[in-house]
Amino acid sequence: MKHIIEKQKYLSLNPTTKEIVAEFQMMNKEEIEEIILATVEAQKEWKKIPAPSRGEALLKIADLLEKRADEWGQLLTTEVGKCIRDGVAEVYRSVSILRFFAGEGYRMTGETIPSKQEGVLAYTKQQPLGTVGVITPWNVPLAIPIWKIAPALVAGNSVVWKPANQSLLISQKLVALFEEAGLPKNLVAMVQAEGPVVGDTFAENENIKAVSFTGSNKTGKIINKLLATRGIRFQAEMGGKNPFIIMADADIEQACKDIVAGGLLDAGQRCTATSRIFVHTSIYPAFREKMLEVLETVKLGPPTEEASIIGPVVDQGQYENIWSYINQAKLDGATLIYGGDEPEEEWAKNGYFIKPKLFDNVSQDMTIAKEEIFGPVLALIQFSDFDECLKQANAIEYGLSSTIYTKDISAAMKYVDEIESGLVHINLPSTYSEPQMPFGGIKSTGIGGFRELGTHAIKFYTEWKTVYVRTK
Ligand SMILES: NC(=O)C1=CN([C@@H]2O[C@H](COP(=O)(O)OP(=O)(O)OC[C@H]3O[C@@H](n4cnc5c(N)ncnc54)[C@H](OP(=O)(O)O)[C@@H]3O)[C@@H](O)[C@H]2O)C=CC1
Ligand SMILES: O=C(O)CCC(=O)C(=O)O
Repeated sequence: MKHIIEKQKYLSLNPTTKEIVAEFQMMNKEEIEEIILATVEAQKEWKKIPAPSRGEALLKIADLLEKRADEWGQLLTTEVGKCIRDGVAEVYRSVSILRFFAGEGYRMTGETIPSKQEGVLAYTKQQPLGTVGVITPWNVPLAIPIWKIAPALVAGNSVVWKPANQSLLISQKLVALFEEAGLPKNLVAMVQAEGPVVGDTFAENENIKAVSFTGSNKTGKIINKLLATRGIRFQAEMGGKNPFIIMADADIEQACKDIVAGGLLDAGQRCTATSRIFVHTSIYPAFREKMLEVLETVKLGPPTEEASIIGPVVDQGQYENIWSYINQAKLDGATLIYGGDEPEEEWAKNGYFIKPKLFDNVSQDMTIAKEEIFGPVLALIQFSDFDECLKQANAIEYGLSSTIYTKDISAAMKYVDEIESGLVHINLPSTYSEPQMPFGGIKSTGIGGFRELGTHAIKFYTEWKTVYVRTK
């Protein structure tokens, strides 16, 4: 007998005001299964369209998004509290991602390999998997779904998409935009349902051929285990605890600015966010002074205002979670040297605002040095020996992003070789990434080993065929 859960309503709230932005009726398992069937049907025609033409459909979506970048930016501000400049930047980033993947339609190549037999043609080709599941978080609610869905589509698949509940309105509008751009109905279908209901359905339903997920480590591991029973492909990006190393010869001012860019934009709610800052003892006093000075310029405020650099965190759950880490850090003996007071202005009364926090005297065994906080919280750790610093930077289960600030090319190259992370930055913020470059982590961040973005992304969504043809 099929498992049916009671229908529930989900209210999407504006994190700045707690006003209701939209109301959604959650789907049950049977409804999700119906959507999967409709999506399977849509793929049958889509896969016949040549890949370059499938890519052209993505260009139309890109054009529509670009034309309405401000409107979309405001939507991101309203539903997930992104500061308007970051919201609009995410729209333009999504446009670039779509254009990159549109071009991939022309690059869905195989190989022609010389046969040893006369009269035999030997070649390989890529084919779509069929229908795939995509599960996305709320923190990058436009760009992450697009960087999963675009390669899936250009490769000839259809998509059942489970967005985070906190960003359902954005997601619903994105699906509508796909249709406006001319994509067939149900080629990308959204399911609005509780995560575990979708996870179970994807795991059981044989029409789902692969699942791409971004979110917490805990949830990713649950889904990985569920999917393992059918042995289907799983692509995962499951968080980070990203180190930022400042060597004795570093440009301190640039490092401080990039700590803000990488650690505090989007209120630190990025898997690539700078979190643990290792500073060489010899420059520690100078760094500390500059960091405090730079933090004074970081304006916390309503995300609708152009001047705001940090807005609210996404919801009550996230707010409480971040505060539990801040309180734990104090209990563990770390010293709060910036952010001890919260905003008292009228705009802050209803929103989930947290002033950025800088902790000093953090040691590796403290919770804030080990667990992903996903908030505007930075931890300072001093080091005097580079090898020891690398050892500490690597002593966590995550391996997504990392950064070093130095002018010493040998130190930088040693760092590239030894740091355990999928994304490595030298004198750039930990969040820096471009669509044509692969994105993803190692260790428990990147179970499965499949990369997103770049030309690697398509590989997750295709099957290879090896073809032998008698030609004479
Ligand atoms: N790596 C990253 O980029 C992200 C990391 N996180 C981390 O996770 C913490 C908690 O955030 P949260 O949003 O709860 O993260 P989750 O990992 O729980 O949620 C991410 C997505 O997975 C869905 N989901 C949840 N449970 C299941 C399941 N059993 N099967 C299938 N899908 C599921 C969620 O849906 P639903 O909305 O229904 O719960 C959402 O769409 C954050 O504080 C942060 O540390 C969060 C987001 C992104
Ligand atoms: O925006 C990025 O590049 C990082 C994506 C991210 O924050 C995430 O996966 O949660």
